[in-house]
Amino acid sequence: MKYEDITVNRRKGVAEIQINRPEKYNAFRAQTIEELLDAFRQAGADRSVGVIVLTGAGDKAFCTGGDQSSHSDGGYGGRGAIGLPVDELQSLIRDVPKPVIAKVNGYAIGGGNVLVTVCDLAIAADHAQFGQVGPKVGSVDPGFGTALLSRVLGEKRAREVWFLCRRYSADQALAMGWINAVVPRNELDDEVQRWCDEILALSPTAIAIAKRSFNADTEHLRAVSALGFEALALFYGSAESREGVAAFAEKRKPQFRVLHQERDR
Ligand SMILES: CC(C)(COP(=O)(O)OP(=O)(O)OC[C@H]1O[C@@H](n2cnc3c(N)ncnc32)[C@H](O)[C@@H]1OP(=O)(O)O)[C@@H](O)C(=O)NCCC(=O)NCCSC(=O)CCC(=O)c1ccccc1C(=O)O
Repeated sequence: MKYEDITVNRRKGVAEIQINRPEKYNAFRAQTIEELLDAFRQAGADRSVGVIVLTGAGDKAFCTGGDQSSHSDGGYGGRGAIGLPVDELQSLIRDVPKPVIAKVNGYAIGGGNVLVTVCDLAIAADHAQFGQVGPKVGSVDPGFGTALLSRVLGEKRAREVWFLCRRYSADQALAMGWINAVVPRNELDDEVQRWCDEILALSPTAIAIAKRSFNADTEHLRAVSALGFEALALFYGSAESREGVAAFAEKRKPQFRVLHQERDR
């Protein structure tokens, strides 16, 4: 597959997959997800690769979730329940039998933060910011993005993240156990390489078994996600969700409550 939205950089034992849409703050459209699926499948199957690094181009954003400019008519125009097989990508990141490190070089917002959540490890530059914005823009991740986040942060914190849609600094995220390390932005590449080198010195089979064992405890969330994305597709068709998409495009506050109340009339 020829890539337009991502790049893959292979160096000794490491496949670094980069979302290359800096003008969109590395938001993903349907094509981006298809390319990421292809790159993760290849890196996952390649025995010469011991660690996969996921990152974004530039220094503004790691990833800001679904590309709002490709979100219209109740979906994203591609495959799957909502026209964006991001649920398949989240599953694949968990399924590849090697550690996936999120190298967080800026905003990790919405579906971008969900990618951080499903990655095995996360290392952030000190200017990175984390958060979920679904309820601000008429969306939600009804699977790993909510339920797995509560395993990572604890129930109260995860509910706070989704119910208030605040942004959190890299230092706050580190204190909450959301990420593994924070470094000055000019040291991010070297720090991630150090973590890769340590992992590459260890037994790949032991690590693969450990990863699958960690996953087992939350494996049922894959079914929750599949069910949830069917519900999300119905939600995307509603006036309330469409209002969120329109308000983001028009740079105004959404009027959710009026539409929500009108639903009962
Ligand atoms: C990322 C922000 C917090 C940055 O804020 P700020 O620094 O003030 O800059 P802005 O002026 O807002 O943005 C700069 C520039 O980038 C464009 N942009 C940013 N994000 C996106 C995006 N996601 N899509 C398209 N374009 C984007 C923005 O329009 C500006 O461009 P200009 O040309 O200069 O106008 C802030 O931008 C922000 O909050 N962005 C919203 C991100 C967003 O809405 N993401 C989708 C969230 S939906 C969600 O969270 C559901 C969860 C999920 O995982 C999911 C599940 C199932 C399907 C899809 C998703 C999904 O993620 O969509």
